[in-house]
Amino acid sequence: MRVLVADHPLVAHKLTVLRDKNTTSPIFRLLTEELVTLLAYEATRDVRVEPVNIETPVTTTVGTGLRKPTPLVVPILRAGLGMLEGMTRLLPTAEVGFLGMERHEQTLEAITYAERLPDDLTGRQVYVLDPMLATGGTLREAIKFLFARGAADITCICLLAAPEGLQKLRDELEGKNVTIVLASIDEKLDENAYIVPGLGDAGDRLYGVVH
Ligand SMILES: O=P(O)(O)OC[C@H]1O[C@H](OP(=O)(O)OP(=O)(O)O)[C@H](O)[C@@H]1O
Ligand SMILES: O=c1cc[nH]c(=O)[nH]1
Ligand SMILES: [Mg+2]
Repeated sequence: MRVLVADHPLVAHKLTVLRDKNTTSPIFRLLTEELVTLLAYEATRDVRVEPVNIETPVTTTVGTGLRKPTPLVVPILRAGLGMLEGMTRLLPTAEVGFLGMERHEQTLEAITYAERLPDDLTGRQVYVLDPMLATGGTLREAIKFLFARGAADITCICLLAAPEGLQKLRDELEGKNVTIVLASIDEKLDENAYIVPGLGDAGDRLYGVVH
């Protein structure tokens, strides 16, 4: 497993505004998309390509095309949905599959309540979107699910991670072809397993409070 933290002043600046508790939902949604597009630039560095022959108005030349099978983007609902537009802006031909997952408030167990993904992911590059990697339980279950469908090359784009959750994933995914791309590794988890300093509940800040 590899971890990449984007090192760019615009990422740091947009993330700072996102963290601010006074930032409203519409701005939060906009900034989430912008941040994902910046992270997606890093995350797609190893997207599979092949040479293609094209004609320019002047001559013929060999360019670069995306290789089949088409990459699959998987937002983890709810909060990951806020990252989808930002990702498909950069990779418009990608297909999209969905995982609905909820972290139980008390047990912190990741519960999968919805799934709409291709049956066979053999040979597909998969890009998982979830803004928060806290205990790592949600991402671990999502990755397990994708491996079970045959995926072998998974890149997760998150905004924030807690060191505790990252370490858990590192231990479990050693030697696996999994990359985590992040805007920041924060300080720690608090007693409710929220990321500190964090940005609060990403799903609630994007879409409103459910409980
Ligand atoms: O690393 P973990 O400890 O598993 O926590 C992270 C998960 O918690 C949040 O989802 P939440 O359960 O709040 O669902 P939501 O996106 O619908 O708000 C977040 O979007 C991650 O999916
Ligand atoms: O800090 C956190 C932890 C889990 N889920 C969130 O949305 N935020
Ligand atoms: Mg939530």
